[in-house]
Amino acid sequence: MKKSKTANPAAVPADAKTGYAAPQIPDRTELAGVRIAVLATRWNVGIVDALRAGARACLRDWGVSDEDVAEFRAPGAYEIPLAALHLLKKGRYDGVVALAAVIRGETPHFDYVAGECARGLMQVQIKTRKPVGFGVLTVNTVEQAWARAGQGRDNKGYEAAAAMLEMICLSRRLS
Ligand SMILES: Nc1c(NC[C@H](O)[C@H](O)[C@H](O)CO)[nH]c(=O)[nH]c1=O
Ligand SMILES: CC(=O)[C@@H](O)COP(=O)(O)O
Repeated sequence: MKKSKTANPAAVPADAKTGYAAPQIPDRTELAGVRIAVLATRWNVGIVDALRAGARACLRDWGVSDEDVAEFRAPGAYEIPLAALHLLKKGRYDGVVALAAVIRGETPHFDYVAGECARGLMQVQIKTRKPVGFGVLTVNTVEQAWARAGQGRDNKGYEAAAAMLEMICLSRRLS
């Protein structure tokens, strides 16, 4: 049977609910020397720190040594794009994992904060050509947030870090 040309086929069956098939973790040489910034915020900080734990677990699973990971804080999700741009623009880091928890309140403020955070991070990626893992929860309730910040690979911080690392491997393969 002809070998598939699609590189890095899904390593695990797709998640029944999301259809997400986590990538195969590459061998350690693919990420040799990579330097990662983990950027977290101060709103809903207990949830954000659970996302941070998930992101760090993913970086370890993919073989990124702790000495190649730096942690930073921004006030809130609205400030993350500018912070990510500062981290990436001088080439000090190969990628950023952006972590926040935006929880809807009584007013339309949620829409502006969440929307501009997402839009701003996409602009940072395109401008810098460096990946930013989108570990920003945009939820209606605290319960929804905790359901996405638990142990294991369902943690959105873990997922964001994995996506960012996969993009580093892909861009290295394509350059
Ligand atoms: N309500 C949430 C915010 N709001 C704060 C903004 O992100 C920003 O820091 C403020 O408007 C000052 O510029 N941020 C979150 O990350 N999560 C929230 O639920
Ligand atoms: C996402 C927010 O900014 C939100 O938590 C603010 O709450 P409110 O809309 O009640 O002011």
